[in-house]
Amino acid sequence: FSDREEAQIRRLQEYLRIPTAHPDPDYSAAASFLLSLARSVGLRTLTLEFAPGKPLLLLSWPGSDPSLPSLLLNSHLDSVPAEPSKWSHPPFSAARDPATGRVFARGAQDDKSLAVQYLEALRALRDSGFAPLRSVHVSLVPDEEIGGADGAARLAASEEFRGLNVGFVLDEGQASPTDEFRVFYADRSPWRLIVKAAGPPGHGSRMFDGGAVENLMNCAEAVARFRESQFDLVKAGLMAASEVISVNPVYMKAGIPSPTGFVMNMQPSEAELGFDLRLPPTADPELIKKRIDEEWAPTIKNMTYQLIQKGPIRDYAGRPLMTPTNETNPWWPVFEQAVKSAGGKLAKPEILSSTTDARFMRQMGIPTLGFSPMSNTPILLHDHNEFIEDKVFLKGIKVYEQIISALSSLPGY
Ligand SMILES: CSCC[C@H](NC=O)C(=O)O
Ligand SMILES: [Zn+2]
Ligand SMILES: [Zn+2]
Repeated sequence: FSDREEAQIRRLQEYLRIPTAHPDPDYSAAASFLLSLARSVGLRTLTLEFAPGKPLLLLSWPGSDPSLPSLLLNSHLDSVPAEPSKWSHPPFSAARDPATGRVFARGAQDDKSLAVQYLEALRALRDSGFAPLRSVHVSLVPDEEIGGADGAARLAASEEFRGLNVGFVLDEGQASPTDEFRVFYADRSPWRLIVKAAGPPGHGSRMFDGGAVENLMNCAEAVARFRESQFDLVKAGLMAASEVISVNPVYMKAGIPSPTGFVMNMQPSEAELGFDLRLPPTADPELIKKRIDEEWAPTIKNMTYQLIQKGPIRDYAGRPLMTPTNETNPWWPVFEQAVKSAGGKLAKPEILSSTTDARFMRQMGIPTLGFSPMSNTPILLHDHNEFIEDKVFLKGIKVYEQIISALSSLPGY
């Protein structure tokens, strides 16, 4: 690698070493690192704080025609936790394996590499004398991993955001194990379902109907049948995993605690089960609600439930949150061509299985694509031993140089 490339890798490592994992991400260290990087690139900087202790950075390179809708590149500052004892290298060491070039860190793929790639691509463009027609903005936001309520949700609803006049957003995607880059035109909407069952308590030896745990187990079985019906569509190759409704049990709570564990000879009067539920953008929420009422948590069986929808499922005009990947979206062909010009191949656009901040931008009616330029890379977000290879990271910078120069040069329409 050249000296310039080695310096870019060092800057990535430096950012990855900042402990940004929940529940206590060091936002102030992340923000000061990125602000100084942005200043070294010559970008205008603005720090917003919609919630105390949660900075949100807006970095800008004004275009020659700032009246045209702008390009926004988004990346989140936070990371999910890691279990250090299960990693080959400490998760905030950003150790680079000399044999493979892999840089190991929590956040290496999700999504701290993006922030550095955006800024290095902008640096390269500035150094080359490029001048954008449209303004280019970078947003670096807190709290994506915990739902974005104090981050991207607040940003999208803000006066400052309106002032940016954003026409198109790029946000995080996912690594690709093949040589094609992946691109995402929608996320699934995340819901939480908490089912509570109540029933008569009794001696552990008694046989009776309608106990809380029994009712809750019936709920678990009903959900499992629905889950199987969805998973079968995936296994049969009829649908992608992200195109069906997923529902997975994530916690169970029942029993009467005792100093040694649980009381074993009492049947409890309450029991609770939590599910992670994800709906593709075209799913009908009413059908799921009906299913919960009638099959999963019927009132007549002493069950109650809470369904918590985390974020929007329709845009301001009531349309599903999907970004067109055809000629009706003038940014799409330019994006597609730019990836090609950088020597990259693009897989067929997909729905993302999980959920990102992109939904808040799509809610505003702004076309938004999920894209993390990592090909030939195993998908390790939220996994142990998350890594990005040095040459994959560097290639991503080149890809963004093409994308940013092409999109920011898109003439008015
Ligand atoms: C409930 S919104 C949380 C968003 C989160 N994003 C990344 O993993 C997710 O669970 O998909
Ligand atoms: Zn992410
Ligand atoms: Zn994540």
